[in-house]
Amino acid sequence: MINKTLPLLDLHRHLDGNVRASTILELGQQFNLALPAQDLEGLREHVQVIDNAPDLMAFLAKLDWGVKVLGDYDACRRIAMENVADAVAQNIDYTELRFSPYYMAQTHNLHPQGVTEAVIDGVKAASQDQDIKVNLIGIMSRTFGVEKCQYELDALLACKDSLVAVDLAGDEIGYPGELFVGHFKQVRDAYLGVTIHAGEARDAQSIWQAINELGATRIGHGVKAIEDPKLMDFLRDNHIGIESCLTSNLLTSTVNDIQAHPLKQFLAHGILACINTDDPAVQGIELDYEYRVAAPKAGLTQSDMELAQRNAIDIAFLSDSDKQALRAKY
Ligand SMILES: O=c1[nH]cnc2c1ncn2[C@@H]1O[C@H](CO)[C@@H](O)[C@H]1O
Ligand SMILES: [Zn+2]
Repeated sequence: MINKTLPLLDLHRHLDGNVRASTILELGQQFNLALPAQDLEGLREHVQVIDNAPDLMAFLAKLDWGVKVLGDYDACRRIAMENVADAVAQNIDYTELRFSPYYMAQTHNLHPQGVTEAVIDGVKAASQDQDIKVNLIGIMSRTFGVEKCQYELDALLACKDSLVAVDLAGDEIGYPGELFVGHFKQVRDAYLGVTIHAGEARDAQSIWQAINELGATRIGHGVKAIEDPKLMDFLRDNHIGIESCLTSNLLTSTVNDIQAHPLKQFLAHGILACINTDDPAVQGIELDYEYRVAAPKAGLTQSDMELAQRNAIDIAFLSDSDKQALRAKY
């Protein structure tokens, strides 16, 4: 269970993996798009992973309708605002929403910088006067290749003052981290944080690569770290955070069984691991479900979950004073 006397954080939450089905329907109508279904019940199987997907790419295909309906910048702003409202409804104190502007821009030939500006504006508008703090992480979608990622990065860097970090997501097998060394040099030169999706579809070596060559101080998923004892020690000793997403890892078949998820071992080893959602709408879950159902199934005790809640503050892309303010909130 969530300990309500501790701050609640979600550090790994894709804004473009959390578009409400009702919004997909409404935007589909607004832009006259041929959606695969005209009602919520029919749409569900097209926008939500119902049974475990055979692999990561099959899972990721379910995010597509959420961005195909983004017909203009206002639509991007709208889903950003709704994401903040969803996080507020979960009583989240601090979240880092991540998004891929090229992925969002692609279908309707929007400009990734315009998309980025719309997301920034939407998040600002929706979080004003709310008891939540939100920061943004820009994603390069590796699935589209190195050149498109540079185009995407240019848009993100143009708005760097409104971002806390850059991430690499999408097809980890087809586009390994080795292809993005130059991109992340630019990210670090811009004084932005680095978190990388690694050790999800590929092995522990991909996590070493993300740290040593891309400069990651946090790893998204990092499930395969469990296969490399030296890496386990390195993550602990160097305070590299692991953003775990339990249900996501089950639905992508990264783990075959939630009981076999390594999060409990990460925590026991002293690694700064935490509990996050990933793509709430696509997975049909929310953060409370991860604490109430998924984490206990993965063998976490109440004190493990509280440790995960505290770890999230430690690894957040926040200044020390902001972290102190968050801790002092309760
Ligand atoms: O679990 C995941 N693993 C890898 N990539 C992901 C995951 N969830 C979403 N994306 C990717 O993130 C971008 C949208 O924010 C898209 O590239 C999507 O494929
Ligand atoms: Zn993710």
